[in-house]
Amino acid sequence: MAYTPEENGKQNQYTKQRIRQQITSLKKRLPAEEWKERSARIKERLCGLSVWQKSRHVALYHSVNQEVNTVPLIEEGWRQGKTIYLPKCNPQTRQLTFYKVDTFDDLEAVYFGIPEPVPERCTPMDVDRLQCLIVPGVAFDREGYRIGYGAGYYDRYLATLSPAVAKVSLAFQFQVLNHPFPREPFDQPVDVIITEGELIDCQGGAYHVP
Ligand SMILES: Nc1nc2c(c(=O)[nH]1)N(C=O)[C@@H](CNc1ccc(C(=O)N[C@@H](CCC(=O)O)C(=O)O)cc1)CN2
Ligand SMILES: Nc1ncnc2c1ncn2[C@@H]1O[C@H](COP(=O)(O)OP(=O)(O)OP(=O)(O)O)[C@@H](O)[C@H]1O
Repeated sequence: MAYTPEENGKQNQYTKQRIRQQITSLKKRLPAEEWKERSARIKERLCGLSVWQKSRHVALYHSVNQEVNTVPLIEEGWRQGKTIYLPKCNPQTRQLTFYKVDTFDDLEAVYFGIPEPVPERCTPMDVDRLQCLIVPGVAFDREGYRIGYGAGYYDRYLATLSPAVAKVSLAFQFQVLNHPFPREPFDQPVDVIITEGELIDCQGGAYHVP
């Protein structure tokens, strides 16, 4: 018997929720030293890629909990003279607005403890200048599909973005699963995933480095 699209959707959300929970509990078991060390390896790998080196305008996010540590990357971007943007959530519309951020003093943690730009102190991003977007996620498959916190913030944002902007995710190896996730019409894949162990090119060779 065939399932209706609605039944399929429910099944997919159930599967995603289970993967989200499994990976979240693995993340919580990562010792602080390991977290720091693995994050540093991911940062080195990203900084060695031409997509990072060539991008003058980069949108990141401020990591929380056991996400790959993005703080040293934000600092590295500033040191290299890049323009760095961070997102602010609108919980009503579940949309993201990115702002140019020059110092951690311009951030406040008002939404789920995530340091976000204070709009009054920051300039909104002109999306036409954006060259590289670093996309967070809880779990990834090898084709670049991702599972986030389930609110659809990044799926919505990615749907509006020019394909010319490089979409890069940072993940610990255990966040990448070998089986493809169930796909829903609104899911938006990233181009490349960087882990402490490998670079996963989801776009068929564009990010190959010798
Ligand atoms: N560091 C970081 N910043 C980020 C993201 C991220 O994944 N990582 N986001 C990526 O999108 C956005 C924030 N996403 C969020 C998505 C959902 C909830 C939230 O509603 N959490 C509640 C309830 C969960 C639920 O309704 O099931 C909770 O955690 O209790 C919070 C933030 C933007 N900033
Ligand atoms: N482009 C879109 N327009 C409207 N709603 C969307 C869009 N993209 C996703 N959604 C909604 O967002 C919800 C969450 O999607 P999903 O489970 O894929 O979240 P996620 O990928 O875990 O979250 P995130 O993108 O925040 O990391 C879905 O119920 C979906 O209906």
